[in-house]
Amino acid sequence: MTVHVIKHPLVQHKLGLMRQYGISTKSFRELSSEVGTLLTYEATKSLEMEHVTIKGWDGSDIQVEHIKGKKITVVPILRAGLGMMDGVMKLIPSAKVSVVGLQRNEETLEPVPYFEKLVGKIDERLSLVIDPMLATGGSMIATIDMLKKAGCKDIKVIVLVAAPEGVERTLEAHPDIEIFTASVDHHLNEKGYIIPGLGDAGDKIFGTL
Ligand SMILES: O=P(O)(O)OC[C@H]1O[C@H](OP(=O)(O)OP(=O)(O)O)[C@H](O)[C@@H]1O
Ligand SMILES: O=c1cc[nH]c(=O)[nH]1
Ligand SMILES: [Mg+2]
Repeated sequence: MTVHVIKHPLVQHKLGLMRQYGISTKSFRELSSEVGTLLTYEATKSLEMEHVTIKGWDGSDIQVEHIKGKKITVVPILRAGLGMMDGVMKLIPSAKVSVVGLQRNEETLEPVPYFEKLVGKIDERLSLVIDPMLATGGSMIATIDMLKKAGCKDIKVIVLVAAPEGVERTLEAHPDIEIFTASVDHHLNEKGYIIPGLGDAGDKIFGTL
């Protein structure tokens, strides 16, 4: 449906720190998690609310607002998506987790699926797919295909950085989803890396550089 670029100063400042040459694994991990939290705050803005009556501090009935029973599953794409998990789960600690594993073939840039463990009754849940990078869009499209095949109808995507090519391809394949990101960068290079981008996010998070 649409792409939301979150221009909040905290998001942009932290993203700028992540782009620094030679950043440590520790800093990159911490910032992935922190920006994950801030993007989750934005991605959950449209959750439906309802009024409920509770007993207030003095025993009288008062009305408060609650999120209207929408269940959520967080969907990290292995490996790099795990780097955002902590930060995302901080805001929605009772969310169930559906894990998918995809590894991009470095020659063809095609995603190769190797793991899928989705929660039951996923048709009743909002899926929040998390991955630091949306490059060609291949991994994200394959993940959304998996979720839809399992019956999921409500899907939002949270990525730290996206390439314009990947955003266009993902929204063309799945026009009903929403993408939340800190930046749509300039372009993909000939090796499928986002420019200016973050480099290889998985390697930076796991220290496998
Ligand atoms: O949009 P695409 O062109 O599909 O590329 C993006 C994917 O590539 C990276 O993962 P990678 O395959 O390197 O696996 P990793 O997380 O295990 O490092 C990244 O975390 C995305 O999942
Ligand atoms: O720029 C990119 C593209 C794909 N995967 C990454 O980790 N970085
Ligand atoms: Mg990688």
